[in-house]
Amino acid sequence: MWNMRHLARATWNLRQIRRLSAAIPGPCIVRKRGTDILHDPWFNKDTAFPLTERDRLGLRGLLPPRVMSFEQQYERFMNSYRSLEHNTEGEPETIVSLAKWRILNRLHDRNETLYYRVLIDNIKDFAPIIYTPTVGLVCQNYGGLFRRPRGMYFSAKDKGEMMSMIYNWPAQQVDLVVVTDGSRILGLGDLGVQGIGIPIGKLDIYVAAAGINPQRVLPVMLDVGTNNQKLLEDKLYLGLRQPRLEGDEYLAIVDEFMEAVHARWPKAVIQFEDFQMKWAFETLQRYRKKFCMFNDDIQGTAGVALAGLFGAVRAQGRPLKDFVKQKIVVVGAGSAGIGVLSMAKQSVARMLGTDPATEPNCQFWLIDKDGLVTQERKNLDPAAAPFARTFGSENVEGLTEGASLVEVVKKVKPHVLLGLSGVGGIFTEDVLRAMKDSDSPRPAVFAMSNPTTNAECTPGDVFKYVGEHAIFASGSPFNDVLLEDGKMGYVNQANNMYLFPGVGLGALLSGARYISDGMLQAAAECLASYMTDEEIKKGILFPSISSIRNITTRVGASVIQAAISEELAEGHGDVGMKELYHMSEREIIDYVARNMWFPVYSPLVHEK
Ligand SMILES: NC(=O)C1=CN([C@@H]2O[C@H](COP(=O)(O)OP(=O)(O)OC[C@H]3O[C@@H](n4cnc5c(N)ncnc54)[C@H](O)[C@@H]3O)[C@@H](O)[C@H]2O)C=CC1
Ligand SMILES: CC(=O)C(=O)O
Ligand SMILES: [Mg+2]
Repeated sequence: MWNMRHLARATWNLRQIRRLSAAIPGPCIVRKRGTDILHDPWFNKDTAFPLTERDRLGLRGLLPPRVMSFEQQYERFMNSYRSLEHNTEGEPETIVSLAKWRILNRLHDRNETLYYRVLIDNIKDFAPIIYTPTVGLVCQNYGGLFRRPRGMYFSAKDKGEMMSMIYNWPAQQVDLVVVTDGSRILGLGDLGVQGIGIPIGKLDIYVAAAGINPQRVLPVMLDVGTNNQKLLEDKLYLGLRQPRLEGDEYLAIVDEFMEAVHARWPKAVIQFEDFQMKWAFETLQRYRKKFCMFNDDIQGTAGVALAGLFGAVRAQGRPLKDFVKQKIVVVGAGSAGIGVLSMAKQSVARMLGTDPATEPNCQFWLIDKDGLVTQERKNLDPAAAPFARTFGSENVEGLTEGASLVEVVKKVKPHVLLGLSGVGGIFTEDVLRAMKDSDSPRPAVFAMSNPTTNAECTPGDVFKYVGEHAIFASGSPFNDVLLEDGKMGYVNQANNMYLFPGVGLGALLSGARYISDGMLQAAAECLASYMTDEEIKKGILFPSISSIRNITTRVGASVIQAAISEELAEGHGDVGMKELYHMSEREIIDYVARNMWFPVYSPLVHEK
């Protein structure tokens, strides 16, 4: 199970990854000259073009004469960023975050090499700006913030045209696509075309964490309309002002898009993101064996949560096999909540050597907006059905259909309370005080909903009402909490950003025919095994975001290993199937690290 564990973290650090992934930058072919290069963020080096290159590419005289180094440009940008922080001190949080997003976005639009370098080096500070929580705010204000397009938009009006439209994308090769239909953006609901910020943010994380070449990523918006009345009435809304397509009409659009991507880039990995529940499950079912795709909200979230749940067992000083005895209350019966329960159930079955389909549902309680979900529920959603309590109108704890959250927590005394409801603050003082009587010596509260305002509770409340021995994780970042005894209450970030980059990278580099449950399970176990017992004892269940490249290398390698052992790997680029199947664990890690892009300026060679 812990097959990657012996590769100690200390021996495989970011510096080594950089050394392998960026030894000597190879030349880069460019078919443009002069100002066209300066206006292309993929090639632009701004003031860092050496004089010889300025001559070769027709740039002489188009830039100030002084040639700056990459390091000087980096310092200049960081100085501007720090001044912005200084100058906006005391301003409302949303104003400051949007100003930070703007300055980063301008760099993204101008010079991708520099952008990704500052992002990689400062990922802990910048992830909350380009990803959750600020990306949510950006999507909500997208109409006003829009300056330049990024990614591709396929709308209901493009039916029948997508096979040719896909060739409008300028890159020859695409490795990773993140697609949304904007119907459930974080916990913010239907934001229509404005949801494009999510695929862009997720792909930024792919570049920073997994070293996917930014020239080979494609953010996609499938605009099938919106049911958000405010947007429909907004004359300046940038998407289709029509209600969402439903049923076969909807699926016809997604089918056509998937076929178009597959026709042009058959080996691209496609990540589905922030689709409303019914389409999240339906499309996963429909495409998962046909294309190399996965749904991040169902499967990526499940892997991260599972790693956290394993950590919560270890934090109690128990062996991992005791996971089968943990009582877990999941609040939110949507794509994320059901995804977590499905994977947790598979793990239990694996540990017990039983069939997940017949494994009884003894340790899980599922709550949605109508309370505890039981078999008594009218119109029980088929996705939730396997987790509905089965004991008729009464059960051992005396809980009935629709029981409230606080009642469930009081009677079940769960080891873990996990929120994926999208509803800010529903873990109230009463609920958290009830968690104090949990049967666990280290009660765990995971408030995983995004963005920050939608988190089910704050870490401060958890340490105050559950106790300082509690373990806390949230989907969006919070600061650690100063406890009464002067110690720090540790805040974990349980976000699928720890998993999806490694899943996508591993699937890509193995050339997997499809992404299996085994590959996802391997990713989750690898993440869980990353933490030492000492860290876990302190309540630290996930590594620091600063080591995300290192984590992703290992998660990616574990995904490749699983693809090989399930005979799903078909090879990638020059590395054929045979070569892949003969690699040792160590060689697989080297292979992953070697294939990670790292931002350095490459010599540009002009070709007509
Ligand atoms: N931390 C992470 O990595 C991730 C976090 N999420 C977050 O999880 C949340 C939910 O996502 P999805 O499952 O895709 O949404 P969804 O819309 O499919 O499901 C939401 C569920 O919450 C339930 N709910 C609503 N109000 C409730 C209430 N008052 N009490 C109990 N349950 C209630 C609904 O009945 C529904 O079952 C979002 O905020 C999203 O940002 C999602 C994926 C990953
Ligand atoms: C993190 C994520 O994927 C979500 O909140 O939807
Ligand atoms: Mg998501």
